[in-house]
Amino acid sequence: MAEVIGALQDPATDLPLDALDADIEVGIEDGTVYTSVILGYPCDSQQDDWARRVRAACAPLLADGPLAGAELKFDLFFDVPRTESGDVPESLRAVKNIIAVASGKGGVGKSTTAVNLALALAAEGASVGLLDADIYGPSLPTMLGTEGVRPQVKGGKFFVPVAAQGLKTMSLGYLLTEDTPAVWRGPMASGALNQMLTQTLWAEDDEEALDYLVVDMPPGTGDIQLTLAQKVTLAGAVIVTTPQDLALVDAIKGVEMFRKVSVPVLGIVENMALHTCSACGHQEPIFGAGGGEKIAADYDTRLLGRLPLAMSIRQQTDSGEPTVAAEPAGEVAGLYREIARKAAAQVWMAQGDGGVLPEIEQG
Ligand SMILES: Nc1ncnc2c1ncn2[C@@H]1O[C@H](COP(=O)(O)OP(=O)(O)OP(=O)(O)O)[C@@H](O)[C@H]1O
Repeated sequence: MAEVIGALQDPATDLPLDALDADIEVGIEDGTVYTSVILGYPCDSQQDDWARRVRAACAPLLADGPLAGAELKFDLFFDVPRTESGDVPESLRAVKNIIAVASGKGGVGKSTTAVNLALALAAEGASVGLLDADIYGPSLPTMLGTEGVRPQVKGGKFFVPVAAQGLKTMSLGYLLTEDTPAVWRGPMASGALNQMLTQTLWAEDDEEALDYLVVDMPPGTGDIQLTLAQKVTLAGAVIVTTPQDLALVDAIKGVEMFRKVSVPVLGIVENMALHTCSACGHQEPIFGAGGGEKIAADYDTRLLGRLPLAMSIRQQTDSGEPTVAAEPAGEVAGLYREIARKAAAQVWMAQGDGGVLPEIEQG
């Protein structure tokens, strides 16, 4: 039976379970077959789908032979492994995986994607933090309705992250005030960013460790981004782009920047991909079509998903309740959750690559 389950395809990676580091358990007790699968990425919403597929695949084994007539029970679990990161600041030891959300160009919806990705990972059952590292325009407080909040300080040394909509959050927006003079913003911001990275108390102990810290990176691929990518060990990066040619060229720069510093590119998110007319429902690819897919193929990565250009996404995000929180059962939230599962599955797969040492050939 484990073989039959192992041959099932994991929808987040398009690979059979046997090709992944998934645990498959099968036990028999009192005429009931207990089966379970443990994946390495959060997948709470997938329980029913997996149960249906496991039942269908195992049905022939329960119809005939030694297990004929047995009842089948199935459970889906997940256990998020940690990206090994060597020497890290004390505060980041309580974070298992850091995912950067980046864009080559400003205004493509990077922050909107980062906040919805974080909420979607949490909705799938993970414990998640969100760090707004966008020093030029920290938008997290607006998107989560936490404007004016100041983080508490613990022991004179650590910031306590601000809890918002199930996430632990930290933003320069919590530290800089409207009165911070513009000339001070640059230098203060980079100092504050460094402090936020090394002095935020994401969890009190390892038991409470965050599964993921999503970092909303500053837009662009300059020195700040490169330094940030090197300062902490990133589990991977998600690149956000719109289908416009210009944005795609910049997205390629993003992919190349992360590759240069050996950070796995988890995939591309194509934002504002299709416009749906709110009057007649007609859909049009106003910024072009198929670009994200093309980069993904040309640069050996994957398209994690495509988001429509939708008035609801803008309105919800700008009014402090992003789509995944505002309409959790809606179609767009479903897209963000699928992106979240696929990105997290890539983090899991990248760990396999790093963790297994090649065999040393005996000459
Ligand atoms: N798919 C979408 N449909 C409609 N509006 C969107 C979509 N994605 C983002 N927006 C809106 O576009 C604007 C810019 O988005 P956002 O702030 O996320 O971009 P950004 O890439 O992080 O920008 P910046 O470079 O300034 O940091 C916001 O008003 C946001 O609500």
